[in-house]
Amino acid sequence: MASILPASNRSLRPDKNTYEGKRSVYVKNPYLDAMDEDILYHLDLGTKTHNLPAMFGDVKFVCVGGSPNRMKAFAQFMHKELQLEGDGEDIEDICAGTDRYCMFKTGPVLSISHGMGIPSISIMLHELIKLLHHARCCDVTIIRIGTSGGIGIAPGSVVITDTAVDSFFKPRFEQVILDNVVTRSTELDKELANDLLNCSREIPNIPTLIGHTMCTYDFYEGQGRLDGALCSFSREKKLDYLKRAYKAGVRNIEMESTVFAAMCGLCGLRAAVVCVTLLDRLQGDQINLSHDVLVEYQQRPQLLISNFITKQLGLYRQMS
Ligand SMILES: O=P(O)(O)O[C@H]1O[C@H](CO)[C@@H](O)[C@H]1O
Ligand SMILES: O=c1cc[nH]c(=O)[nH]1
Repeated sequence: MASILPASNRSLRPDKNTYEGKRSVYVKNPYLDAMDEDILYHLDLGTKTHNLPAMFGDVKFVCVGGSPNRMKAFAQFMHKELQLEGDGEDIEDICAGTDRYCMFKTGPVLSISHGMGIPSISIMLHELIKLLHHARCCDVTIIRIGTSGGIGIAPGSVVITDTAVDSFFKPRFEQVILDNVVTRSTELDKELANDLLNCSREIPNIPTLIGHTMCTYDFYEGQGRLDGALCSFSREKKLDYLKRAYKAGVRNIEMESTVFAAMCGLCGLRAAVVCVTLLDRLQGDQINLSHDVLVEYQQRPQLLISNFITKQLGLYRQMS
């Protein structure tokens, strides 16, 4: 259960760099401890220039998504949902010193943009995980709230990922390290996925389901689209591939979930991926939704997650 105690109220066990009875954020790098200073270059933050425990020690939920504007809107929405002081309209971008990513904090909720694709989210996650570690955060839940292409489900459906799979429908992320390929697991927290599904039942008119999410390195050829600048396969081959994906349990396609699941899993973060589908890829490739419908669809994962977060914090308050 999430705790919203101030960081100063917790007891640190210096020997293990962890908190008694708490799940801390791990880094798995023997070189980090020996560094005098850690500069989180793409976030424009650092251990010498910023008091990270004071700034971030109370963070319990991290929500990430591709677009800076969407993540700012989510932060403003959370500000209202958490009934924090002020209207939240002038919320500050903590990473304003760089235009790589943006980051907003509303109470215990951090909202961060990650750009598009595995390399972009991976850089952000390295620095975010170090940030949470340096800030001595514990019991952190991280949720990617994004958009995706659906397979065999109605556009506007929200898919909660049970397992992220690669283009071969395998639950793995292959990281090239030096000249080796290291395979990492992409399992996500099943209990969290089920909690989110239960939460979704309280939100009317948003079809929500659990399924596998396929993560690709590209939006066009990599997702079997016929409308890119390049296309070297037939309509029949595309449909055969997408139908095989459906049979393997895949219900949506996006571009970050495998590395997200792998890195968060290795570093002790409870993680979930919740994406709305913008189209059914068995019916077409072009996203031709009106602006208003697109905005409404993009808000669907945000609604679900804000409901989940407020409930988690509310429950904690009742118990304390
Ligand atoms: O909606 P976001 O979070 O940006 O994610 C999806 O949208 C982008 C492609 O349009 C990819 O990054 C994909 O994963
Ligand atoms: O089809 C889609 C839609 C959004 N994002 C993707 O990666 N694919």
